[in-house]
Amino acid sequence: MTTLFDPLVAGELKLANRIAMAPLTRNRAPGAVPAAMTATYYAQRASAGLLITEATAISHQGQGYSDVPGLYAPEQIAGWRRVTEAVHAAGGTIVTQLWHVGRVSHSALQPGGAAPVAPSAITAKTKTYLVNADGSGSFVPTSEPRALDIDEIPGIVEDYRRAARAAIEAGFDGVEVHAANGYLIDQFLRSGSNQRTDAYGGSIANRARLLVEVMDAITAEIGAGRVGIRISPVTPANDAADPDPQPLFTYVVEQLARWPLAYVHIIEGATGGPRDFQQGEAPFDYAALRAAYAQAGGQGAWMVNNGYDRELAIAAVAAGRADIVAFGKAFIANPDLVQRLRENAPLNAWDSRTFYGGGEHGYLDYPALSSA
Ligand SMILES: C=C(C(=O)O)c1ccccc1
Repeated sequence: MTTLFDPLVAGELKLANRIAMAPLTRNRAPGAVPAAMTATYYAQRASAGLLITEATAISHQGQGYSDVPGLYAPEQIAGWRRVTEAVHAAGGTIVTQLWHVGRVSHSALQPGGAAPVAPSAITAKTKTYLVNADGSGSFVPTSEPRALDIDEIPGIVEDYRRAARAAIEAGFDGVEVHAANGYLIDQFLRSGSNQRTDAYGGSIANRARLLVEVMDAITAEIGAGRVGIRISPVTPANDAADPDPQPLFTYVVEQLARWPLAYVHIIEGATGGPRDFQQGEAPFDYAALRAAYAQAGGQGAWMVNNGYDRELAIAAVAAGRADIVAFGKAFIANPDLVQRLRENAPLNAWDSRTFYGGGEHGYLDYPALSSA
């Protein structure tokens, strides 16, 4: 019987175990450049089967929060190379999450103070994080976006391709496409944020068009075996909404089966919230989603996330419901989470006050078992 602690080859990615570190925004990248301490942060956690970095902007336009990193300038590639070298020296495997926030942004963060872009000019009922002139951070309402002109979309697809190439140049083992949590690709998927009447709106196929074009470009650029994708069928995060997610995401995974991807990463329920959260009339059927992916020829590993503890994770892999389980907040507080799960050792509690922004406290100073 397969266990959570068994190795796995997912596409071109070699995982020492089936425990992933979920992408976690930490707002510690001034000027959108990974800080030197970030190399230590990820290297401390390199015993994970797979490290997925915090969400990383593919362009200036794709930035939505203060002090989040990018992957579209030479100094950013150099900053990330420090991270990948440290993680590989510690024996880890690491991919970066490629992110365009779409409407979840603020004009203060946009090139020339412009409006954020989105499929439609519908303001998200959500907030973003800005660092003020005095260095203090605060969550503020997102700005009203402008609808993308159809002629702008190829340029955004090119930004994804270019960022994927930059990820390989920076030494990453691969990339995860961020198609979850109400950001740009998810905004196109969901009818609550996409009311376009052109080839990128209306039908499910049209709303998934950007996702397909991005996956086509990135897999062609770096090879499908180095590409994962994250989706969140029912999350309400960042005002994401669609009244009928089952057929929508069934279509999405059927399209994802076109490429021999490394993995498909599913947020079950509301991100950081209840696992049984639903949108629409019926509970979402995750087993049916995975069956549809397999039925369509999908070969990627199936990664699950949201609210998993040791018992749930061990059971999910043993029962064949998941190939990999991603842990978020537990990895913030436990750099040696894999050892703790393996030994059923107590876990450090996390301090949410240091999740976003700040320095080494709450970032590098959580104790490992060996130092306790
Ligand atoms: C990238 C994020 C996501 O996927 O939800 C994020 C951004 C800001 C704070 C928390 C999480």
